[in-house]
Amino acid sequence: MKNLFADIIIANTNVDRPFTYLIPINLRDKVTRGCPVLIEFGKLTKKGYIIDIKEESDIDISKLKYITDIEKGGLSTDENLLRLAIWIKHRYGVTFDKAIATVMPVKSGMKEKSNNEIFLNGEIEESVLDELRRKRKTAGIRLLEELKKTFSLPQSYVNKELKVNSATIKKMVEEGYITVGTKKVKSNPLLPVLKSLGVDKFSEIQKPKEYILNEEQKQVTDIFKTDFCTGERNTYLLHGITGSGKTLVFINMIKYVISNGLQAIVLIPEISLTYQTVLRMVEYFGDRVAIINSKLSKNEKFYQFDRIKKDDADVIIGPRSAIFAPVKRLGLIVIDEEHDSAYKNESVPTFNIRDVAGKLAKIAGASLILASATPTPETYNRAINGEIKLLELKKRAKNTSLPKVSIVDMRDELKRGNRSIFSNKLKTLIEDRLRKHEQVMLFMNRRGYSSFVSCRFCGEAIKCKHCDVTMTLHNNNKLICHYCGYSVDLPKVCPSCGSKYIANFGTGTQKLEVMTREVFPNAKVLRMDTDSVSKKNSANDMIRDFARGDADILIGTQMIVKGHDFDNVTLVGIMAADTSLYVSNYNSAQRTFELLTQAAGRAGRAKTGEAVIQTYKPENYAIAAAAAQDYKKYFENEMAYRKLGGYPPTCYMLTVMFSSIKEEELNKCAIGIVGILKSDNKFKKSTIIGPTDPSVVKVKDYYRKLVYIKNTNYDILLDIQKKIEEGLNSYRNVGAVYDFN
Ligand SMILES: Nc1ncnc2c1ncn2[C@@H]1O[C@H](COP(=O)(O)OP(=O)(O)OP(=O)(O)O)[C@@H](O)[C@H]1O
Ligand SMILES: [Zn+2]
Repeated sequence: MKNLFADIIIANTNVDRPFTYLIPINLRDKVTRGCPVLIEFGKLTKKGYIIDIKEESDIDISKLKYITDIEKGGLSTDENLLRLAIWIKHRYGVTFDKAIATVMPVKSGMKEKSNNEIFLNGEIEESVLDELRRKRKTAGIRLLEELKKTFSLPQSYVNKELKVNSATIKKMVEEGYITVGTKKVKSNPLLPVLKSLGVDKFSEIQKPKEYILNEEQKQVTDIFKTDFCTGERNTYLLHGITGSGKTLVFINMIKYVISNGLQAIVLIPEISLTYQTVLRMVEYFGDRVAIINSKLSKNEKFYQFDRIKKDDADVIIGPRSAIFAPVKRLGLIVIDEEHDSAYKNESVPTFNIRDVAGKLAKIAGASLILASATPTPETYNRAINGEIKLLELKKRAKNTSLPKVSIVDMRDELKRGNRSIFSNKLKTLIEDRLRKHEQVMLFMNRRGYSSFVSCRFCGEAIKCKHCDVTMTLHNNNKLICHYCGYSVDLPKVCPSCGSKYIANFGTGTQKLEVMTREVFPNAKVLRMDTDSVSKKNSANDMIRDFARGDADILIGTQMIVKGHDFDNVTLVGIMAADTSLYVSNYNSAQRTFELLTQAAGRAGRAKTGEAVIQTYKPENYAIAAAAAQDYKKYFENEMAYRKLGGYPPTCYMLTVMFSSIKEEELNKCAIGIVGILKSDNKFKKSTIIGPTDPSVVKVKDYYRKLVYIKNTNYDILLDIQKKIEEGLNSYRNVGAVYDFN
């Protein structure tokens, strides 16, 4: 019999390359690519992953060892994902283990606890429920009421979500209400997920309106289809103004891909904030949708992944990590709201999912669609250069035009004696909308009550004990650190000098809410920010309530600007447009343009609308371009700024954040390592900036230093990362986090 060889990547080592092993006869039928195996490596037994199986090898057979065994209970990685992991390892300079863990967000061993299902034993009369109510059997009632709607429910769901314990279930079985069985009658697999989005029954999901694509929409869809049917797989930027119907366009593209026997992954920034998009997917694709939701329990997540593995879904929708779903016939990846910062993975490896998705599309032979009204300059630049295909939608879908946007210079308001948070213009317009029973959204990019509290006597602001930032006042009279969550009661006297003249400055969403209620006492006001939506489902509850017209004014942080489609909103007020400009990051103008354009874009989607931008910096290019709703103008300015400063996309940039509890050692280390880099001839052509202080020096008791390294050659940055890692060996108390842009 001929020999069979396997190329294996060894986990838990620093060796990058694969090693060849012989496959023993007893394992021949069992091993596959991506399969975890045990091998002898040096004198140790190690775990590895098979990345290739072949019939020939150039290596002398006498030097090769046999694979010891297949690792029991290990989860094998899909071949595409394995290749993606290898790429992630190299691209972001992480260990292979880390890369594998990244592409396998659902671990083994989380099998659904026996697939027990609870069934209702026939109709439940109201009188039975009344009887239970009299006996105060609340858990039992909860269960029966749910079962009345769906007939059967997974036991895991009943235990976890309905909080009905096994003792109660046992009793109810004995009393003849329910039966526990296996999942013979399949309950709808999406129900638990939909419930978390506030939809109780599958029948509540409406059939989609059969829209006819308008001319523009048809044109771009046709370009995609033609490419796809001729076997061309591309990356596309779907750049459409707010409200141009991008969702409908990519739904049609997905339909086409499915009709070709393939599957699609749709990434959205955050499920609870984009539940309208999720529901639209379910409207169109029914139970062939799998939803990955970060709020799902591990079992529910495993269940969704299992469905995908069993080929029970054509469309997979979810946040970032849904890209790693075990899809077998991937034809299309869509990244909706491509610009959203939620696509950045902030922990190691710190990638943007856009880049990872781009690689996966190549590996799997799929197309990639990046959709946005405000694409990142990086992506738009690639479209301009012809690297990716540009598909444009320039008109709003419902025959309205973009909202009229006006800028109010708040310095002028002050000069005219208006000290209110509302400019005269905005106030008049809000009154007008309230009269007409139309809805208003007020966007403010800061939560809490006041941005900081300081002493009028000594001038000191109250700072967090653990972080080098001022604490934010919340309306429960607590000071909260937005970096670490540390909170204290508002002191009565200044902690620095003891004077009692402490006062709060600046405005957050909570104060805005109070003031809005004062100025418009008859309006129904709703506030949406991380403080008000901490409850499990309240974000989508609020969005739904507002869409139904339950409130006149919706106040909120960036949460309220994400792609929402409210027909009755005809006015958007942007309260302190400049807040995001003061963040010291080369992205701050981009972020500002994005937020303002997206916020303004919520107005007038179905009837004529208007937006007012209140600012102290009307001349800033991001603010001016957002007011003019002129992406190209913004892009030109942004690129000029990036070229001037030497920022991406004109080069690659590695940001290294050193951190340590010990300030002195941190300084010594950062200076020392920068010295090593600067004296190395190999890195001569790199721009090295720092070490400098980040805008917040201390977070959670850790001091931090930043070093920026720029180069037009990405590989050099990887070499530099290796060099830094070597250098760090001499400093026991310092760690580093790398961010490649
Ligand atoms: N061809 C069409 N005919 C009628 N209505 C349409 C059509 N296409 C889209 N719509 C409707 O237009 C509205 C806006 O669409 P959608 O939310 O997809 O816009 P968008 O491009 O994603 O905007 P944003 O970037 O602001 O999120 C939706 O209510 C949608 O149902
Ligand atoms: Zn803090």
